[in-house]
Amino acid sequence: MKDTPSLYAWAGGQPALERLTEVFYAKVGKDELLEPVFRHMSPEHSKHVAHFIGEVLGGPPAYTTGDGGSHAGMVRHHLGKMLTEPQRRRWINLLLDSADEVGLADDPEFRSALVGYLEWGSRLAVINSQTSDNPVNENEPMPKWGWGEPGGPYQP
Ligand code: HEM
Repeated sequence: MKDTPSLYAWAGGQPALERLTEVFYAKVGKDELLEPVFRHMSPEHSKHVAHFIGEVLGGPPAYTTGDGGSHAGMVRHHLGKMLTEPQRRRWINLLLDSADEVGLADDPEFRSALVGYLEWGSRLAVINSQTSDNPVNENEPMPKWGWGEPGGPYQP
């Protein structure tokens, strides 16, 4: 495909991702497995996560520049939280329910890339939550995620 859009652009940019995390954290707040985990999150949490995901998906550096965050900084938020696989799976389920609810792009290519990233990131979050030593160096760049094997969005 000529001029392949980033996953970020295909998703609808920052407004679409912020809407996604807004709806997602509303569900988290009512979920018996996840509510205790996120009870003390900051009012900015939802927006920061949207910024982080947007940056990973090829958007502007809203997390690293705008929020003063970093890859190591994001990982730090998970250290010592002792997250479990059932919590991770619920997190994924609620995020994908939210993606459908807000009408996020649902073509096979986009969803395959999105799920690939979320599986990768959420499994790392669980692993990192079992330790208090940050495995990510302060200077390490943000992860980047692309279209993978399909190479671009659905073309009818
Ligand atoms: C792709 C997967 C994930 C991404 C991109 C991600 C991203 C983030 C980011 C950016 C923050 C910091 C927010 C801020 O600056 O305010 C954060 C914090 C946090 N995340 Fe994740 N996360 C992921 C997976 C998970 C999973 C699977 C869980 C739990 C099941 C989880 C639990 C938490 C908790 C408990 C915090 C700290 C909340 C607080 O401040 O009290 N994360 N995450």
